[in-house]
Amino acid sequence: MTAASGSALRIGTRGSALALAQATPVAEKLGAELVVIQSGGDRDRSTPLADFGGTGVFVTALREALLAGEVDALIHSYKDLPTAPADGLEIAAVPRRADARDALAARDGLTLEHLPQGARIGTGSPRRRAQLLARRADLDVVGLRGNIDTRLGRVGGADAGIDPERRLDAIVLAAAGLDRLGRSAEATELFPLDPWPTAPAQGALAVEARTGAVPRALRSVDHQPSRLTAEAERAVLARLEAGCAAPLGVHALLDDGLLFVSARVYALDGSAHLTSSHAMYAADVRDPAGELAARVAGELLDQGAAELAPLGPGGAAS
Ligand SMILES: NCc1[nH]cc(CCC(=O)O)c1CC(=O)O
Repeated sequence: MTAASGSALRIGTRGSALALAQATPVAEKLGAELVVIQSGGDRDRSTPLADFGGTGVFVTALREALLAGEVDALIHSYKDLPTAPADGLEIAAVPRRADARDALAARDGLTLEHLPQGARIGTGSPRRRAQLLARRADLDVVGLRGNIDTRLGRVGGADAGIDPERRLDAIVLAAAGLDRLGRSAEATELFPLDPWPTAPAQGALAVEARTGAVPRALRSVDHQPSRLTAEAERAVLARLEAGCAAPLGVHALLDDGLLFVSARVYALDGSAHLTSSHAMYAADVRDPAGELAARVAGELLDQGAAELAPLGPGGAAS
């Protein structure tokens, strides 16, 4: 760890297994030291996440450590960051994005189509709940939180030895989370993004630093296409003035210079949805992500998205 300057970069992260799994490769590439920052949200497991005002509580503790100079940068799951910019801080790098798709982890290798009538499926996300019900109105979708290992531990058949009250036929979660924890083999189906868009910036990381004190080394972990697509997706969320609990899926794609953004807003019970998609050459405009997001969000609102679904902040994370 002896950098030429004498001291390694210090990078702050939450201490969950997922947070450590995603921060470690970035820190290794930078030769940086990982500093685990405890937050109220990590300490107090008994309080529902919604009572903290979404995931903001985790972010606040990390940002305080960064602003206090205890660390030089932070690594966040980008989808867990509020869209409002933080005073004095900036997103200094977005590493190459992982899989943005949602995965089904079902008992006995089952896919969504083959789950029995009335199957119990766990998710804490209003978007995922609406998407499940849109496919299969017969499903019994139940709330779910806790870390990925806890969630997977609830999936099994009647003979799996799981408390019947807790037992689920399947759960839906981010493929990126499964991959990072080395548990991708437990995915029994991966939902293609076109019919099943996911949370803005799902699968992407954000490296945050103090404005005016961005370590130069962070440039080496920045991946422009990942930044552009994650920013475009988050810009749709911001334009809709939506919170992390909004039943909204967004998918952006950069293909040969063409930036494509598609967003879908769902009725909470999955009975209806609205979609808008636009594309433009990224080189043609100053802010292609913002420009496309404005078009997509404007079109959704014109179609009645705010009447179809509760878009405002609050509630569980997706
Ligand atoms: N909502 C919590 C959350 N925040 C980030 C991930 C992991 C995947 C990612 O980096 O987007 C997850 C788990 C999940 O949604 O299943």
